[in-house]
Amino acid sequence: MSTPLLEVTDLRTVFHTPRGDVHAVDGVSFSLAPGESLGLVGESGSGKSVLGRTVMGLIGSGATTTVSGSVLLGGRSVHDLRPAERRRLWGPEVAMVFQDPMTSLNPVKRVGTHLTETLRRHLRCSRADAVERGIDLLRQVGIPEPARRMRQYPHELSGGMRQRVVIATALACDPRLLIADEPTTALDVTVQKQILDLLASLVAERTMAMVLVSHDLGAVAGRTDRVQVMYAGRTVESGPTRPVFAAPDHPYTDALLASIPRLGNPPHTLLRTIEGNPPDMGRPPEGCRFAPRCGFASARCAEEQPVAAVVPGGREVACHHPILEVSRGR
Ligand SMILES: Nc1ncnc2c1ncn2[C@@H]1O[C@H](COP(=O)(O)OP(=O)(O)OP(=O)(O)O)[C@@H](O)[C@H]1O
Repeated sequence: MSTPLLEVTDLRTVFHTPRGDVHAVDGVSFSLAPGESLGLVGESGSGKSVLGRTVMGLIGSGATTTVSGSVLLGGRSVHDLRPAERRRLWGPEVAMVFQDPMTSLNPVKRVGTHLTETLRRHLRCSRADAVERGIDLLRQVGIPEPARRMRQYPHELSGGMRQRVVIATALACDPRLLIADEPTTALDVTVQKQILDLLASLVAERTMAMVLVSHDLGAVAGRTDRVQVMYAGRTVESGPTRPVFAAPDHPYTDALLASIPRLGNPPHTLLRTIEGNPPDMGRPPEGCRFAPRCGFASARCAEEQPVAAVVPGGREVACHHPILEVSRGR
């Protein structure tokens, strides 16, 4: 295996709120090689976005937040850098695409200005060079008539086109890592697939690594090499995407997959739902956090926190009663 581009070890992000501490990310580890893509999935509130932002260095320790553990990007500890040094990572080393393109684009700046400002700031190139590169970037993300689009304002573009502009801006400095946080949630279904396919093809073309954060397992399936399933701030299962989705080992992954509607199912097939709600992150249960909602839970699950164990196939599962091959009868 090549040297990791990103190494996250025992990362914890705690928000100190008037209601008490919220352990949004609670001991998460993973690594990513250059050109590798990781899907980060889980229900709303499981800590995916906070993890992405902490990895990026957008969330750090301060008066209201404590970050511990380590994030090494290209061998450098993101949280030990001075703020100015950390800002220099944003663009050439790591870039982020957020959920809603309108929050990333300035409505009073033309599309071209977003691109050329970023290019000139980081690459110190001439204005003419920046315009030429900007047009090329728009072409790479599939925007027709890129020279004309450069002169338009964000409101003149459709939602899908705006997200393509955001992606082009994120790619402007040729980052080694792209963190895409629910990049298609604000878009309609037909455009979602196009944007997700675009991201997957850009990763393949550029040997750029990608963390794709999504609550939608379908978004991650077929477009990422590995998947990490999060529940209440912790990783419950991780491994190569295809085998994990084909035969999950953690009851939570299994339940998430069973709750996806599938076109091939016979008519009137009932969808499984996961009873109950994720825990209050200010007061999570002791032991396994999924235990109160898990059909396999025993007394041990309520008392003892399961540690991640390596299971065959390069997978890790944190469960006292994993659905391993033997019990599944495969
Ligand atoms: N600034 C903050 N202060 C306090 N708590 C926060 C803050 N930001 C996030 N949280 C809490 O951290 C937990 C994880 O939030 P996060 O946004 O990472 O979830 P998520 O898995 O990305 O969900 P979603 O898909 O809804 O964004 C939640 O309980 C959330 O309320």
